[in-house]
Amino acid sequence: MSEKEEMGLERLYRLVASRQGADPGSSYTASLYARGAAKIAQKVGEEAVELAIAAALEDRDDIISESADLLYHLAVLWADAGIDPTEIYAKLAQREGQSGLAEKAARKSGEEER
Ligand SMILES: N=c1c2ncn([C@@H]3O[C@H](COP(=O)(O)OP(=O)(O)OP(=O)(O)O)[C@@H](O)[C@H]3O)c2ncn1[C@@H]1O[C@H](COP(=O)(O)O)[C@@H](O)[C@H]1O
Repeated sequence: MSEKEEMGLERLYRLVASRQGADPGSSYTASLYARGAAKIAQKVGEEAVELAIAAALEDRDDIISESADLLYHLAVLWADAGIDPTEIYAKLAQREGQSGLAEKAARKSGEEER
């Protein structure tokens, strides 16, 4: 891939999904699938915490690096769970136009009614 080409989330997802069934000895991604859903979930949690620490420390380079790690492991988690990114995009599109504050207020009033 040339430096000018983009490595977007969609492309990353296709790449990691293509590693399903690959040899765990020759692909780190395949080794994650082989270790199972709980291990993949653990990695996502670890990377999220590392990103949160980088953000709290306001370390710009680390924020970028940890974000890349998190997106990679998130893409692996989606592929392992049989979820296509278009399903996430559909969820985001569904939420488009609704303010987060309005959604929170609707959720809270629903909780109070229960
Ligand atoms: N984007 C990534 C990517 N980001 C991070 N990593 C790996 O994720 C691992 C995370 O680091 P850690 O220190 O947490 O890993 P670790 O110490 O080995 O810990 P454990 O896995 O044992 O828990 C490192 O080994 C990184 O190399 C990635 N591995 C692969 N990719 C992409 O996936 C593609 C396919 O990779 P392979 O499956 O290895 O061919 C690559 O070409 C990349 O585009």
